[in-house]
Amino acid sequence: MKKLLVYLKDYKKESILGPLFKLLEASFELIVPLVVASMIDVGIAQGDKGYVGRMCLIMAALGLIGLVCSITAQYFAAKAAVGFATKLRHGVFEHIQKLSFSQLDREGTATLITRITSDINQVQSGVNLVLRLFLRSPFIVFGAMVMAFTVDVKAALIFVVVIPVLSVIVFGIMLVSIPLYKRVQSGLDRVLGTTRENLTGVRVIRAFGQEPAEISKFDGENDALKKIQTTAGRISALMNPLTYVVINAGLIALIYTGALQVDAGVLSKGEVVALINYMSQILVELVKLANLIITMTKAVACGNRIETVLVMPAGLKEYSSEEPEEADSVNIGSEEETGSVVFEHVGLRYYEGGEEALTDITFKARKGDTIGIIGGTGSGKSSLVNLIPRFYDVTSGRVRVDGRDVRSYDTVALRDKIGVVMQKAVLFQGTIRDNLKWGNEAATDEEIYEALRTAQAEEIVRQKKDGLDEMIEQEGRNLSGGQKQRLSIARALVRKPEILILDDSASALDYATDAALRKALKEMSGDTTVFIVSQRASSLMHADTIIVLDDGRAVGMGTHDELLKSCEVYQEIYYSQFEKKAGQGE
Ligand SMILES: Nc1ncnc2c1ncn2[C@@H]1O[C@H](COP(=O)(O)OP(=O)(O)OP(=O)(O)O)[C@@H](O)[C@H]1O
Repeated sequence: MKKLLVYLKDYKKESILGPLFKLLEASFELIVPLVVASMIDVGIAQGDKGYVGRMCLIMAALGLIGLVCSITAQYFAAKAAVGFATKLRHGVFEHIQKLSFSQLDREGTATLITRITSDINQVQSGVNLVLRLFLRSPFIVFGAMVMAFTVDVKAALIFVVVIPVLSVIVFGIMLVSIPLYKRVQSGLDRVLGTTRENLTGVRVIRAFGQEPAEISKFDGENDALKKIQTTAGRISALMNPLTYVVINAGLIALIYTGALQVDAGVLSKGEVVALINYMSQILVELVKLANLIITMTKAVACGNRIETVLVMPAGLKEYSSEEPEEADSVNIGSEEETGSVVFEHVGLRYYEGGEEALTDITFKARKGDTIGIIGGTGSGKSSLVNLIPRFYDVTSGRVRVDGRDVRSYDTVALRDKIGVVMQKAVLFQGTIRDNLKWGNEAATDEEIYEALRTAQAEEIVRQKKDGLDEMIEQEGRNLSGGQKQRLSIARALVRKPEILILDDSASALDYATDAALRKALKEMSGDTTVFIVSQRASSLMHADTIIVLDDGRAVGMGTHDELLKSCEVYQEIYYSQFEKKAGQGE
């Protein structure tokens, strides 16, 4: 929790004033039973209406001051809790931005969303309640007992018996229910996770008619949550009857002893009423204290889960500008050549001890080369290109860009050189211009249109009423798959990158548009080193070098003609598609 508490340090004043005002409120509350006692013993006993009236006014004044203190305390506690949660949310979000792709894969999107939303909300409630109650409740329990002793020692001895018995019941129930509440929290997480997955994939679920299966899966998790919540609720519900039995037994003993004391002339009737009031105050505060501890336990559990994200070392391992490890160098002529990419015996494993996704990949791409990467699904095509902008770190060998190991670059500087178009085109809410300027903040409309023309996307923008100012909805919902792909290609081109990576990014385009795109890229690419990942041989047959991947290994490397002669896997891919096309009459 230490890592979290630093976010409270800007709210020191509120964190001190909140509990102090609650303490003040509690002090006034402790005086009220004495005023009631005096009203009974003096005002009512002597039939002095004026005195009763004055006491009523004093009680009203005490109530009013208590209310003002309470509202002030709530204000400070809420300000501290909300401010703390806002800063924490910002801190966690900022930290998540720095995590590497491996860390993001390991944690999972749904988990991270839960950390930043419901977990932080839970911690916020915990902070709010702690600031309001952690001084007040023990103060009232202790203060009421002391006040009872000042009224009458003999009667107050009943408090000495009742309070421990009450405490055992309240805290015993709390001890049993805390693990149950933790299970409620995990159940809630599971329901949230399923809901999120379901909503994200709602189209696929409906397309495959999986609604009944999804509903029954959800019902299963929802029922499990209900069961555990009911058990926790039943145990918590024992709190009231048990505590009231004890408190009523205490009250009977108090009234009995009080009556004897009144008879003996040691106590007044008003003092007995004061003792009864103190007993009730103690009960109420003990129950509040138990709730506070339950909320705190939940908040600490959630806080620890948030902390696991915050303690993850930010981003990729830092290397100095010296290169991390030696690998056999591949001679590409001038090592400093801009836009050159070299893979030297590269191996990649996503998880320690897991299967290798890439094994011993060695090749060189000179500035301006077009490299095609082809292979079956899961053969490692995306894995290979993801190593160039250092989305993942190699597990063996090394990747060089412009003659330097990618691990020795500042990642921002490295990624500035590269334009990436991912397999799944992702656009963000905002205008088309906003989205395209991600590639280059300073790009002029002319440069944007030039990129759009090359990406075969100009017509998409021209058709829109507002042109570049047309709004794209969240996740690009108002665009087709092919339109999103072309706009994301344009976004990468606006950057005028030294290296352009197109990871299966023409898959949603028709053949004619794909061909036009390749032609435009060829005309543009003079200095740009282009990597085209595709399952279509036609998309990359004109590349300078084609790398054929099979199960993470490069089983062929060369031009289309060379591979057609020598590489069995390439022949298989090419002829299967060629025959298919011929069969379709294309
Ligand atoms: N983030 C990841 N975490 C763990 N394993 C992964 C990850 N990404 C890919 N893999 C695994 O690595 C292997 C290669 O995957 P990769 O996505 O590179 O293949 P691909 O050739 O691009 O496939 P496709 O054409 O289907 O996109 C697969 O076995 C895949 O399961």
